[in-house]
Amino acid sequence: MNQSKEQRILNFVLQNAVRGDPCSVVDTIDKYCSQKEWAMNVGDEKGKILDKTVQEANPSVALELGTYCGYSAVRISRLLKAGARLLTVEFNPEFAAIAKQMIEFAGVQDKVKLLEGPSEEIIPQLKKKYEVDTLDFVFLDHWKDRYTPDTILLQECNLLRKGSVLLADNIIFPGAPDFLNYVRKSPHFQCTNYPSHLEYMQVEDAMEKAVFLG
Ligand SMILES: Cc1ccc(Cc2cc(O)c(O)c(C(=O)NC/C=C/[C@H]3O[C@@H](n4cnc5c(N)ncnc54)[C@H](O)[C@@H]3O)c2)cc1
Ligand SMILES: [Mg+2]
Repeated sequence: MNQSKEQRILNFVLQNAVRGDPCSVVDTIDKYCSQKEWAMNVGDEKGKILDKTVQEANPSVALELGTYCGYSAVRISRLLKAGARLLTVEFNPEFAAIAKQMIEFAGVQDKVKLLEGPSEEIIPQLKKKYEVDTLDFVFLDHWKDRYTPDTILLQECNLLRKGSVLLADNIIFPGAPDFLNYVRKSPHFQCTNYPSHLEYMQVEDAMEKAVFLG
């Protein structure tokens, strides 16, 4: 049975990146996906916006929705302070298996917990089952029509506190118009837009930061 693209990306990392070095894993995925096969990792240009936002938030507890191959899980966790953790949610078992190996190869497995299942089921379990009080940072990069319902769900589950930072990928392409509407119209969020480009392409894209005001 021939390999999936995601398996080819992982193999390229296992053969070309430096074990235990998250930066080399991130750079190696970017190399493969810009030169060989495009894939929906946040990429290096938007990745730098992600880095700055994570560093600014300096989260103790971070959540990622849509792990895919683990590129942004490795990218985020390499910036976390000692004792801080990233919970990343992925419902496709094949992608979850790839991401798990990617995270372990990068040596960030002690900071990252991969939760297999749909975000709509996992989010309501975060407090009781995963001992989360509130989330300091949330990266939204899963199906774009889930951004709004999951943002509402996070609020309903009291997982956001004054100052919690949400960062959403793909505001322009593929686009998340209802999410943009929701957070920009809501009195509970302070929004900032970061123009950028689609990963590995010259197509316009953007990220939106939405800080919860309580
Ligand atoms: C054809 C085509 C390709 C790429 C683009 C451009 C483009 C560029 C981008 O940066 C993109 O992020 C995307 C994009 O569609 N991302 C969706 C990413 C989903 C991942 O998250 C997983 N997942 C999806 N919903 C859930 C959920 N509820 N609970 C748990 N995991 C979920 C999936 O299992 C995948 O692992 C697309 C446009 C068109
Ligand atoms: Mg994306």
